[in-house]
Amino acid sequence: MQLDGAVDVTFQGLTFTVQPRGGGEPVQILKGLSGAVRGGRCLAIMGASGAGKTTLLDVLAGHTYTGEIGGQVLVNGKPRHLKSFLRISSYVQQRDVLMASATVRDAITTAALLKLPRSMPAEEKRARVDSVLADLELEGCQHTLIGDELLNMKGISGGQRRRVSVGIELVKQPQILFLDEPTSGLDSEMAVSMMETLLRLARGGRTVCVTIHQPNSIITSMFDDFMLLVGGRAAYAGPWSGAVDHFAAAGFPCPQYVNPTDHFLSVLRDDKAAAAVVEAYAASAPALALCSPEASSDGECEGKGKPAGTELDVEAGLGGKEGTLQASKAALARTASDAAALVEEERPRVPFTFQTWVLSLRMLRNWGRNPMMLAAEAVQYLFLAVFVGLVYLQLSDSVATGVPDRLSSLWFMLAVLSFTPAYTAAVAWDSERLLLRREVGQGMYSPAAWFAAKTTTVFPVQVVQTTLFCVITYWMVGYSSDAGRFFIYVALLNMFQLTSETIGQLCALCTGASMYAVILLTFVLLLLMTFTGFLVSAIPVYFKWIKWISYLNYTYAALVENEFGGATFYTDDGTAVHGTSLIPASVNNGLSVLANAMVALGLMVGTRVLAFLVLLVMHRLKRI
Ligand SMILES: Nc1ncnc2c1ncn2[C@@H]1O[C@H](COP(=O)(O)OP(=O)(O)OP(=O)(O)O)[C@@H](O)[C@H]1O
Repeated sequence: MQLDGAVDVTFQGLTFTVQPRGGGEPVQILKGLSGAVRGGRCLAIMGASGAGKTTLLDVLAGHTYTGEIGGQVLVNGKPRHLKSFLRISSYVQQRDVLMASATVRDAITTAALLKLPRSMPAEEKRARVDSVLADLELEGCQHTLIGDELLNMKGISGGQRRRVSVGIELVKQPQILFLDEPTSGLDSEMAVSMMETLLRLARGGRTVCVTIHQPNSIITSMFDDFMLLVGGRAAYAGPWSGAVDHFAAAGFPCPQYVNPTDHFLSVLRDDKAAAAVVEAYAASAPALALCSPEASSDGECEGKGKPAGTELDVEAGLGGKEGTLQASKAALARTASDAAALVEEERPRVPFTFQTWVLSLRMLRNWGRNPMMLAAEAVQYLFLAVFVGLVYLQLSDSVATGVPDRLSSLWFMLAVLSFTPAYTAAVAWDSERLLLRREVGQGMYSPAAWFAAKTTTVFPVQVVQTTLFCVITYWMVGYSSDAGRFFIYVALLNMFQLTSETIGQLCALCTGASMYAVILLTFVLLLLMTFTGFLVSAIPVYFKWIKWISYLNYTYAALVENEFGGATFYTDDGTAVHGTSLIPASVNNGLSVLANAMVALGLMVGTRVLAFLVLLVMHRLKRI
């Protein structure tokens, strides 16, 4: 894929300050960094752990939300307009967050469908996917599942996963590509191959910026430009070829046969040496810098025949001093008009209905590819249904045992259908959240489309599972043999199960991690269950309000009324007693079956709407 109009991203006196969560003085993480990422070239940002690499990449990519940014980021010499910038750039995070049950081609096709304009012909989109697969050398494994070791699902290799993450970004043909540690976790061969891929992309006209951790010497020899950070300051920024000389000039020559980056990091480990290198860099930066575009085109620039035409223009600040950018006027003039075109460009997004459609199909395909997942849930419901059925098998119609056993069996059904779906939803959120965060962050779809797709695909499956549960339990327990009452039982338990699932999701959304969600969920469900009138007859006045907000209360009252309304019980001496008169006063909430069912329906819809609103709020707060 060849691109016209490479983009230069320059930054000047960049600072980034955060307020620690625990309080205390603000912490400055980036301390006046200046530099440039040039079109057609690859800038590697390196430094020890905690030096600020990811923070710098995030700030440059516009992915940072939680701190205060100082200084300037320019796109082709003009102030960055973040919204437009995000449309022409892509960010590949360090961790590959991919759908395990998708194939490589599926993953890239989904990205193409959601990132490319709806108006683009399908043929063109297919061609784009083919081109990305070819560019990233993924054709050979395009039909292989991505997989997930945690799910025991065999899939593609680590290097291929990294490439798929890049491919998902490449379908929209971004001019600028930011990658956080694209080689980490890869063996040396895969890491080299990944770097080759990135360089190829850069040579095709893209602007590529990567953070990198302890590269081997083959990888370092591939760097175009290099920025070395220590404690949020620049120890060096310029062409890779100048880095060794810079360290030598600062008094730290690289021993023969030692990988220069190992040497740099070992020097910077010493605070005094680090200060000397930073100071030497600040003092010599103008000298190290930087070839003008004219010099480059004359072949004077010490590069490797790269197409971009300019080297890094950098002058770093020291000790909080802001650096200044030595940008060439000619370069600025050359790029100003391109910049105007670029920053004003808005890529159209696909409509909401199409997003929902693509996501729904993906969710269904996910089940199709992973039938074990669906089967495991179905077996869970089947097992629980048979278990409850056996515990309360064919209840008698005796007042002494039939009545309390019916009451407890119905309560037991609710216990099963509250904890099971709620916990499943809470635990599933961990992996869903990461994918949602990445894809929504990349502008593939809105949280609303995801929610709509999930509701339309998950609800029918849950209805089938719960109905199966109902059929088995109803006939095993031997509830009233009346079709109308059976259907009311099925409807009530379905609404109940769906509400439970939503409550599980709500707890997950509010807490952000399944570990905390499960704790919160246990507390919430126990609280709601305690006050249905089954466990406690005389509810203390200060807990009475819980009964009125509890979906269990309404469903349980309706279930009991529905069952007892059609049953006749017999005392030991054979006297027949109509079931309605045997309903405990604590369970009878005074509402009819229909009224209770309507409230339960209202609560089901209400919790769903609440979950949607919480999702939107969490998305706004960047807490997904
Ligand atoms: N939001 C934040 N609040 C407080 N400290 C932060 C925050 N973000 C980053 N830091 C701190 O800033 C420093 C730089 O973090 P950063 O993640 O950029 O380092 P890094 O060079 O990418 O490290 P690594 O290679 O380990 O990923 C670290 O000391 C980190 O703890």
